[in-house]
Amino acid sequence: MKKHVGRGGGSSRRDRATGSRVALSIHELAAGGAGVARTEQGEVVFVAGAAPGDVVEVDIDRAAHPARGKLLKILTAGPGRITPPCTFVETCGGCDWMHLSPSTQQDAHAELIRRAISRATAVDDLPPIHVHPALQPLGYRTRARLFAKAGRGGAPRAFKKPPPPPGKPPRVEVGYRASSSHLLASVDRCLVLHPALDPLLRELPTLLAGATGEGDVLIAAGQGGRPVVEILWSGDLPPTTWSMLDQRIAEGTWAGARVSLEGVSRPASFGDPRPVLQGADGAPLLLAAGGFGQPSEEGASVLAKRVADLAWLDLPARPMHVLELFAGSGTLSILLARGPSGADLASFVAVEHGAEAAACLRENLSARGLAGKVVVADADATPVPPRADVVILDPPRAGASGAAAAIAASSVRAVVYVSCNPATLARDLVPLLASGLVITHLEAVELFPQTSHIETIVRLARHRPSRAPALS
Ligand SMILES: C[S@@+](CC[C@H](N)C(=O)[O-])C[C@H]1O[C@@H](n2cnc3c(N)ncnc32)[C@H](O)[C@@H]1O
Repeated sequence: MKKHVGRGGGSSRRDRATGSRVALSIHELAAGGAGVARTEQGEVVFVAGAAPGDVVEVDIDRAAHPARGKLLKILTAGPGRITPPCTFVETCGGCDWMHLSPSTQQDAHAELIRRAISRATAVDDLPPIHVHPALQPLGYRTRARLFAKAGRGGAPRAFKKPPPPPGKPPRVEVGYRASSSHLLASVDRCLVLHPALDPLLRELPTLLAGATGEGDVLIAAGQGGRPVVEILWSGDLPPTTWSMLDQRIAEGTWAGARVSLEGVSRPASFGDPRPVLQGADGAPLLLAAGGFGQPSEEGASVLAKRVADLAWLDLPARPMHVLELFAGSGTLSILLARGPSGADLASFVAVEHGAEAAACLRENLSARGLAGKVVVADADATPVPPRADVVILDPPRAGASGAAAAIAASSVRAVVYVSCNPATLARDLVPLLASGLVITHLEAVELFPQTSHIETIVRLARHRPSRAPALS
């Protein structure tokens, strides 16, 4: 449906200028999170902040492709719309689906995955997608990337503060990158941050007061659940920042910190700056400082357990050779290297290009007495050994077209592909399916609740699937 909103129901003045105010019905959600509507003329309009079933008044920007509708008013709320619990939701770019109920988020995630895969592969009888819900939809983030900026400028209007009185060090605003921009949306509370990390939003402006420039600040849970802070700064930091870092570590309130200044080759390290989660096996899992980590401890655990369950389906009678690509610090490896219960592995090889992550992975395996070879190499250019039985891969958002080609050319019995980007996953599935592998299981883990992001697990095999193990 479409209805012009404006005097007399006709085109408003904006129609003839930069945009047009219209009422549109939202019929689905697109990858990237926006609601999708169609005008009477059939023009597709993306509306950020919309929910399926909403009727919204928008201001259309036709310079963008597809056209973008700025949400002005919700005329009728769709059935899955809820009131977001966070007051920063409209300016902060972090939680683009906080206005959707958990079940609406899950349904939309499953639909985005199904659509991406069936479009790319032309397979229309995909297995049903089981979505593992988040047990903690708020307070789940055990790591986050913040943005900090000194002095004036950059903050969206609502967050601009008056200039500091003369003699006071310039304030540093801390928050997230604002939605659809690189501006700073300063926040002093974040409902999705783990309670152990949320206080940092109020401490970091003090830590950085007097700095010039801007930078990213990565925060995570470290040893003993205490925060670790990684500052990547372009500009100058005042002496008080360094002394406060020393103090935080000495008094034991933070487990560690690391500061990388632009133009300075070596970072300054305080305490142990490596994040630590509880691994899926219940033991501590050490992560590379500044390296990759899953956003939540609980989600990482669900993911690792499910990946291992799927890797061990339809076991051969002999010990297996297992290859893990894009292994990171070992979130999945600590279960994979263990092998299926009661059965030894013939070999476990994990490939990761980050030296610090690979070092953590070795440490994580050896702390558990697990054998495995960790190779520092390009996983997207790693040949799959002829003897490999199962390949598990978890590439970054760009996907793994090289690895997919190598797997397609191999004779592996099964593949478990973990992806945070349905589009590149779908692209990489094309050669895998063409090589004779079939999708036996399709699952999603709500690793990023309140956002349009989703983690997908696909298992492929060369033979008919056995019954799936019970989902917990
Ligand atoms: C999505 S993360 C997954 C890591 C691990 N599975 C986990 O859950 O923590 C992808 C990992 O691949 C690594 N990586 C990215 N490109 C790579 C490449 N070309 N070769 C090897 N590793 C790569 C990154 O450093 C990162 O650790």
